Amino acid sequence: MVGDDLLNANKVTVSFLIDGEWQTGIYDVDLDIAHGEVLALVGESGSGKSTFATSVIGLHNPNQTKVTGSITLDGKELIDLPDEEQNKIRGEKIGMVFQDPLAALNPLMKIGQQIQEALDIHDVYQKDQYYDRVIELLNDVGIVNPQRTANQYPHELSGGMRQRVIIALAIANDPDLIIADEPTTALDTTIQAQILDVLLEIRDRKDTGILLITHDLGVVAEVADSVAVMYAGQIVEKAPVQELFENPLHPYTRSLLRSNPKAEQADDELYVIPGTVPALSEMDHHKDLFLQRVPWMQDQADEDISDDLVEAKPQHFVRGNAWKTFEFQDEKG
Ligand SMILES: Nc1ncnc2c1ncn2[C@@H]1O[C@H](COP(=O)(O)OP(=O)(O)OP(=O)(O)O)[C@@H](O)[C@H]1O
Ligand code: NI
Repeated sequence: MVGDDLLNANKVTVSFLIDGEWQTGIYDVDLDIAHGEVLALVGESGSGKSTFATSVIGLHNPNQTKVTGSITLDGKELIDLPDEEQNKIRGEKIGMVFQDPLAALNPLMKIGQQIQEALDIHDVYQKDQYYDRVIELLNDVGIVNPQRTANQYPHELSGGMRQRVIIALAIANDPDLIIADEPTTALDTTIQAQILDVLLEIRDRKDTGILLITHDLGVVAEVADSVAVMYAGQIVEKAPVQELFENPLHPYTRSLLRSNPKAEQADDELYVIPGTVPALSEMDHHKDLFLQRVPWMQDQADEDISDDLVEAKPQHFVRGNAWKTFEFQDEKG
C-alpha cells in the first residue's frame, strides 16, 4: 500500500578493503522508503551515494567489501543473503537504472531479445506471452513504435531511447523498488524530463518506491517526495522535499542549495563549495567534517555553539531528532 514501509535501511555501514586495511565508505546510514515514495539521495561526488545503492542490491564483492547493519525490503533482510536468493530479489523485487544505458545493454542482441531474456530468467511468463509482454513493456516506457524498437540493436537507438529500454528492463518483473543512480545525467534537459516522467508514471501506476540518486537539485525539486543529503559517508539531513528547500538545517545542505545553478538568485555568482569531500582515509565519523568547508561558520568560531557543532555527529541534524536549533549567520554575509 502507498505509504507503507518498503525499504528500511538501519545503521548501514560499508567498508572497503584497501591496501590490506578496512576503510569505511558509508557509516550508520538510516533511510526508509515507502511504497510509492520517491526518495532522492543527494551529495557531492564521492559522498557514498552509489555505495549505498550497491549495498541494497548486494552487488559488491564480499571479499573486498563488508556491509553491516540491516536493509530490509518488505520486512525481508537483504544483507548477507545467499547469492541465489540475492539474484532472485535483484531480478524480481528491485529494478536498477544506471547512468550509462549503453554499458548495461548487450550490443549484439536486439532490444526485444534482451527484454525477453530478463523475463526468461524468472519464468513467470509462458513462451507465447513473451512477445506481447515485451511490446507492453516498451509501450509502458513511452516508446511510440515498440514493434520497431524491439527489432533494433542498442547502437541504433538514441541515448534517451536506450534509457527508456533500460527502464523497461528494470520494470520487466514488476519490481517493488527501483534504484536509479544518476539515470538522466548523460541526457539533455528535454529528454531528461521525459525519462523522469516515465519513472513517475510507473510509480503512479504500480506504487513502486524509487531511490533516485542525483547531483541535480532541479531534478530533486521536480520529482522527489523526500530528500536525504549525504556527506562523507553519512546522512547529514533528511526531510520532505519542500521542507528541505525552504528550511535546510545542515550547513552542508545550505551549501548545496547555494551551489545549485538553478537556484533563484540567478544574479548572484554561482557559489562553489570550497574544498572537496575527504578521502576515505581522512574520514572521521565522529566529527562533522563538512564544517571545515563552511567559511561562514568560521565567523561563529568564538561562540561556544560552534564547538558543539564541530563535535556534533551529523545525525543530529536529521529532522525529528530533538536537538537544539541554532541560528546560522546569513550565508551571504
Ligand atoms: N569498491 C570500492 N573500493 C574502494 N573504495 C570505494 C569502492 N567503492 C567506492 N569507494 C569509495 O567510497 C567513496 C564513495 O564512493 P561512491 O561511488 O559511493 O560516491 P558517490 O556519492 O556515488 O559519488 P558520484 O556522485 O561520483 O557517483 C569514494 O571515496 C570512493 O572512492
Ligand atoms: Ni555514484
